[in-house]
Amino acid sequence: MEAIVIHHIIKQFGDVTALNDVSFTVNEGELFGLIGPDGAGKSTLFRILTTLLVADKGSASVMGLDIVKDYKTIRRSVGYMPGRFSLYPDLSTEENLRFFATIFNTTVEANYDLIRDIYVQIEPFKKRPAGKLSGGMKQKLALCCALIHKPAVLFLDEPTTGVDPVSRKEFWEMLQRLKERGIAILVSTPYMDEAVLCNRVALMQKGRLMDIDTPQDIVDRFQQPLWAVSAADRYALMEQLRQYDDVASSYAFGEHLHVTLKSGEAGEERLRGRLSGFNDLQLFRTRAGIEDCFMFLMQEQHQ
Ligand SMILES: Nc1ncnc2c1ncn2[C@@H]1O[C@H](COP(=O)(O)OP(=O)(O)OP(=O)(O)O)[C@@H](O)[C@H]1O
Repeated sequence: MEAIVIHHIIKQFGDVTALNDVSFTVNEGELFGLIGPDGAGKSTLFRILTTLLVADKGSASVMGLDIVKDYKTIRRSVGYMPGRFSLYPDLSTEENLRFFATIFNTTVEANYDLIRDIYVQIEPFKKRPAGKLSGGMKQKLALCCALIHKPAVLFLDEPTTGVDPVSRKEFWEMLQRLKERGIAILVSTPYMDEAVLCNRVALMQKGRLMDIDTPQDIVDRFQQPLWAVSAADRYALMEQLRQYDDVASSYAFGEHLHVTLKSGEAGEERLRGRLSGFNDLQLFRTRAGIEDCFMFLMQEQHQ
């Protein structure tokens, strides 16, 4: 059975279309990533799927339950970690966990098995108020709280935003282990490097899904030749590229700019000629990653 089925969901806020005809499915035991920048519509979709907000059009189900008709059962059987800090800052680590267990009519002891790996990392701070934990610790505690009633589906809205790189890595390792236990996970992130850790991803921009597939298949579909270009005067380089009409896309990527050309491979020599005024120019072919696919699709949609 599919864990989540989303069918043509539309949601408007006044003039803003937060979700524009969104459809996809998440399988049981799948780690599915919703990748997109701020304002893409990720949180709105989470709120609809966790029954906190009603869509204008379309339908969806979670574990076969309808998000409108069966909202009470869904609330009992899913785990949700909202984007912002969702814990009670004045309650200790331990008290937060007991509180969440109680509202789901269970006990920490009954389901400790599921959270053990994660909780042992924050247990030394069990007496500390949640508001005084580090960012990474808060996220681990929030994940424990979202898991304490053994949900079949987990909704994690930007769980690693603002968290240090080591904690981010640990957090994703935890998600991999939860997935292996059969829990379906829908997780949103603005970080492209996290996309590759998902079984499948949906690339989202301004309420629309631009692509859905495995990260590898998305990258493999990127057929355009891609160049990495850099020079000390990055601003002047960007300006030159912006004014060159053969440039199909150009965007900052680490210390380089990544560039595709309308004329493709044949345009490389003309591009070199065009940029010959930069005496420290570096220009070489490079391989696309998922971020390139996302940027390319974004620019394509924009045009
Ligand atoms: N309650 C609301 N009232 C008005 N506009 C809203 C409301 N909620 C969301 N929006 C708008 O809908 C769009 C999508 O917002 P949403 O929060 O779902 O995006 P997001 O991808 O989660 O980004 P972020 O990480 O910034 O929350 C944005 O333009 C946002 O301003």
